[in-house]
Amino acid sequence: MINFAARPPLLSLEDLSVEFTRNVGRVRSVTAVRSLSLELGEGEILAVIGASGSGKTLLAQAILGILPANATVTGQLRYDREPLDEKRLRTLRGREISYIPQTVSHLDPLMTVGRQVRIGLDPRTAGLRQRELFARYGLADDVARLYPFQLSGGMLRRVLFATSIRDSVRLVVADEPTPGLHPDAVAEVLRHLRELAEAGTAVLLITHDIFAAIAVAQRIAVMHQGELLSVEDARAFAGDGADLTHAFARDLWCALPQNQFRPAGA
Ligand SMILES: Nc1ncnc2c1ncn2[C@@H]1O[C@H](COP(=O)(O)OP(=O)(O)OP(=O)(O)O)[C@@H](O)[C@H]1O
Ligand code: NI
Repeated sequence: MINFAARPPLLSLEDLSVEFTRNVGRVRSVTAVRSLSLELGEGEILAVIGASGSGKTLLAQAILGILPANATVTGQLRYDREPLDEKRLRTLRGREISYIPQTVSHLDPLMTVGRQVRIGLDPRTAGLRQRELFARYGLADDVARLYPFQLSGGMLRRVLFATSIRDSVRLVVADEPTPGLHPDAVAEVLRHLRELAEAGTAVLLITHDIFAAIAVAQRIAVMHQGELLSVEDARAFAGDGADLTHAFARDLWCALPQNQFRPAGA
């Protein structure tokens, strides 16, 4: 059992807010993520759950420094004990800090998937590394010559992993890596995340799928309308949810079809 509290967190967010300025006749600003604080340790999987529009992807983009141009971020981000600023992010992104994006549209439709996986690898060993990554993520060698449209949804997810994960990775932010996947493919994605964590990587898993979250995460952060309501022990999502600390988390849990849509406390 790893004692997460004994070490300083790899990533810490304090009072993080994301605001959008919209010009609709008059300039109006909308706070899409409000005053969020969170810590993530090495080897830990923390899931972030919440309804569509609750700010999950913005949280991911704020960590990666890839927010839309009309967004303003405030608050403190620290990575490996140092402030995480734009300059540091430029060197860390794609090497120590990886993003597995929400949509496979991040892949280039006009480039073979093998070439896409080789981007950013040392040219001298890129071919070998690409084949190793393909083997690791269960892709046959000859898939390298195919284009994204020739692959199934599950295979595209594997390619996204292969393009995102490098040996140097210490923090992975995975945004909805399992939507629309066959249950076997979901289990496979979760297994890959667990393997990364077991090797010491910190994993932030954004998902709608509460059961996927429970299956791999130690802690589960619950977001609602831009706010982080609570961070729950994953084991508290069980039975009638009596161990969940926030009423909203209990309502969310009890309202699941698998829990007979019970109102909390009934
Ligand atoms: N480019 C943008 N300009 C203005 N507002 C935005 C922009 N992107 C996001 N927002 C606002 O921020 C809110 C949160 O968006 P976000 O994409 O983080 O939600 P999410 O929790 O990831 O949802 P989903 O589960 O559907 O992916 C949205 O409801 C929207 O109001
Ligand atoms: Ni999202």
